[in-house]
Amino acid sequence: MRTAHSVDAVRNAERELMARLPEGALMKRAAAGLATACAGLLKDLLGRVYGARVVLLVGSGDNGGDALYAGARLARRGAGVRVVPLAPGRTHPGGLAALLAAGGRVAEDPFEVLATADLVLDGITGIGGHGGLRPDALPVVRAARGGGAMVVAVDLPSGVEADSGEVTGEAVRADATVTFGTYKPGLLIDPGHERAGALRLVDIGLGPYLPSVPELEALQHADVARLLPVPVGESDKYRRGVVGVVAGSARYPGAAVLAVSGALRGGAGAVRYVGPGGEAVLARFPETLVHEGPPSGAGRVQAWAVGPGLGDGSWAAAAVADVLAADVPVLVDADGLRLLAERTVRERTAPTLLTPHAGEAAALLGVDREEVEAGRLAAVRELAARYGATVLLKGSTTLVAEPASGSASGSASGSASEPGAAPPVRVNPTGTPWLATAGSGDVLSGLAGSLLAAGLPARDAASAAAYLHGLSARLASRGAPVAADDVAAWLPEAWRNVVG
Ligand SMILES: NC(=O)C1=CN([C@@H]2O[C@H](COP(=O)(O)OP(=O)(O)OC[C@H]3O[C@@H](n4cnc5c(N)ncnc54)[C@H](OP(=O)(O)O)[C@@H]3O)[C@@H](O)[C@H]2O)[C@@H](O)CC1
Ligand SMILES: Nc1ncnc2c1ncn2[C@@H]1O[C@H](COP(=O)(O)OP(=O)(O)O)[C@@H](O)[C@H]1O
Ligand SMILES: [K+]
Repeated sequence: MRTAHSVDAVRNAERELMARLPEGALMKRAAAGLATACAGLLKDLLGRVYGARVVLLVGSGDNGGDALYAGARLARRGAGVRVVPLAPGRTHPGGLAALLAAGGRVAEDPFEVLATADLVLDGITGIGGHGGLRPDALPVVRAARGGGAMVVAVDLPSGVEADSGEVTGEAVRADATVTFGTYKPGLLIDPGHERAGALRLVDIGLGPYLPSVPELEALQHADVARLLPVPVGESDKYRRGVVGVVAGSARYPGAAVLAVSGALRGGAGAVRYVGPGGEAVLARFPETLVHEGPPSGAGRVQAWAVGPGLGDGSWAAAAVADVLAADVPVLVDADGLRLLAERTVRERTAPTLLTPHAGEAAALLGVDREEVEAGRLAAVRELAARYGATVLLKGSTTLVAEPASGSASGSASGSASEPGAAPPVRVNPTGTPWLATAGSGDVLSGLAGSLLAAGLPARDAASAAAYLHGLSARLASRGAPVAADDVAAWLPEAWRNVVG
């Protein structure tokens, strides 16, 4: 599992560790790891470090210090290193002295050296930077990209807010980021994540001093494999879980088919469908148990997924209310989210999982969509807290947040957090922008509903579903467009890939 910690946590850990080390030791550790990573990249690029042209963009803080000490190491290995100080007079003095002593020089003409550089190190700002790139940095940052050099961000691409991934104005777009001690949330959440390129973590010994509960966690194959349900000898379809899907309408029967297609591949033993799309569902999936009355009359169901393509007619509103009255886990998506009352969700005793995209999240929070997209972490946390529900926020970065324990009964999901505190938000590492295709969210709802019915806690069902869904899209796509139906069809392959 990858974890990310907040700037405050990093600074506290740094303080404790520094008290036990000689002055400057931590920065030198960071710089040594950075130089090793850069040397590896130069060898891949040119076959050598000797003679490589390296340019350092250096701001006024310790981020620039890291770049300078790493530059000194590369200069000692024969690289031609030039520094572009963006805050002349405030450049890290020890780092600059080390670089000059190793044979590096201050660039006379930044644009000339950037035009021919092989590698540019972005040491403008790290965890201390705020408010995006300043105007004086913009021309050199643009020249760095324009010159065709590989751009490596030190700790964090400058211009990205470390705690949230927000970008105000412009930020460095890196090919790779070498980060120290722990990942920062801004490296894992868009738009910051997208600026960071390939991520590399350098261990500087902060681990024992970081809080055991991180801000964010990103599951990997082994973590997801442990969560997925496996039928045992004594299983029958009821023990494996029955998921109820309430989706589709006369206008959107396809949503019903897609939600059921996800549900059939999520590990539940049976899928019940309730709604006006029964005929379309049966034509495609004869194994579905179709019911025409209200959901509460459909028979045994261990979890519901309600909302995709439902429309907002009176049947839809009544079906959502009926499902929310059931004492089993309920996933609410799409149109279902427009028919929700905050109080109804808060008062539920069984878990509730809401799965909005940014537009739906914005409507639930009463803010603009842009605000949610710029600050996904704050938005998903706010929604979870307000509704007392688990929330999966879809989009370029999918996040899953749980409310603080005690704020929603029934939705706790075995976390290592302190009593009362919300567990770490989960960030989904799989997926592809090709997933932004009509109906793919319907597949996700059915899939996550199925995992809920199979007995996973809401947070685990949501994060395992997002993981499989994103992986399935990648496997189905391999660089080409995919349809929602392809995503569903590749789910068994994604499942095998995870558990295999
Ligand atoms: N903590 C650790 O464990 C370790 C930390 N290490 C390293 O230290 C880094 C943190 O260093 P830091 O605290 O000096 O802050 P940093 O990111 O260099 O930037 C702050 C400076 O930039 C300025 N500034 C602010 N905003 C700006 C903007 N938009 N555009 C331009 N300038 C802006 C601001 O000054 P201002 O101009 O606002 O007065 C201030 O001087 C960290 O990321 C890692 O690389 C490692 O060496 C070892 C372990
Ligand atoms: N830019 C993107 N990058 C990666 N995944 C995306 C992107 N945009 C959307 N997605 C994913 O695609 C799916 C779209 O779901 P949704 O918005 O509900 O669409 P629909 O209602 O058409 O099914 C979600 O899983 C979402 O996370
Ligand atoms: K940086």
